[in-house]
Amino acid sequence: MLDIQNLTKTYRSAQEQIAVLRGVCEHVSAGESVALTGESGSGKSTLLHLIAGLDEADGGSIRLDATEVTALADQGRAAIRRDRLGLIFQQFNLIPSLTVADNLAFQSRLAGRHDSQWQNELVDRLGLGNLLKRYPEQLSGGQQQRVAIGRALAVRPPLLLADEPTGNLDEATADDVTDIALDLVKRTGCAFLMATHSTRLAAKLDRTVRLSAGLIS
Ligand SMILES: Nc1ncnc2c1ncn2[C@@H]1O[C@H](COP(=O)(O)OP(=O)(O)OP(=O)(O)O)[C@@H](O)[C@H]1O
Repeated sequence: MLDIQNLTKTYRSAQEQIAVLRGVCEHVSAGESVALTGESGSGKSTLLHLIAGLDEADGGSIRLDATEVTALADQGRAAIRRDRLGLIFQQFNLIPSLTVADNLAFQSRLAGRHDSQWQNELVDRLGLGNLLKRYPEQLSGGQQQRVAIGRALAVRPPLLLADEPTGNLDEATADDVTDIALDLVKRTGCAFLMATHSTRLAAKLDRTVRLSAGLIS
């Protein structure tokens, strides 16, 4: 479902050039969960941003099923993010002015695919029933990340991308949040690509790949 071929990305400034990705190839099948590891600065976030169409590659291709993301203009990439991707970041990125209930429904409403029954199921599984009327600032980190997972999965995306999703959480909460995410990922049948520094969390996924010297091994 996700096919990456010879992907390259160099950051250029007046002082230096940083060749972060030097020909990355990877394939993630439907329903597969893959941990993306690598040292700090190895390019994990860069790769996830390119897949999500938040930045442009210099060369190579990223295909999401039949769609070549790398060939799309900004608007097309935004539509892919809205309709076919779930995104989870370390900083949760919830909308501060919206309640938990409205944060959960935000992307699925934008995509025109809001499904109240599925949202209720997510609320139950994520243990958010008592928190629906609260605002993000009234939640703990673990609770905020559970909302972010619910928001990302409410649209039933074929691919869920997560960038260090539990980096701000203590170990027990990180385990808990990852287990819930994996359970929901299995239930929806979506593919899951998660950047992490934790070998413990990586081991919970189907397989692990490592970014090193600009390549995936
Ligand atoms: N917008 C940018 N402009 C210039 N250089 C950048 C930019 N974004 C990232 N970099 C550089 O690209 C390299 C890869 O960064 P990236 O954030 O992708 O790594 P990472 O593996 O996600 O790191 P970490 O594990 O610390 O989050 C780093 O050397 C970083 O300094």
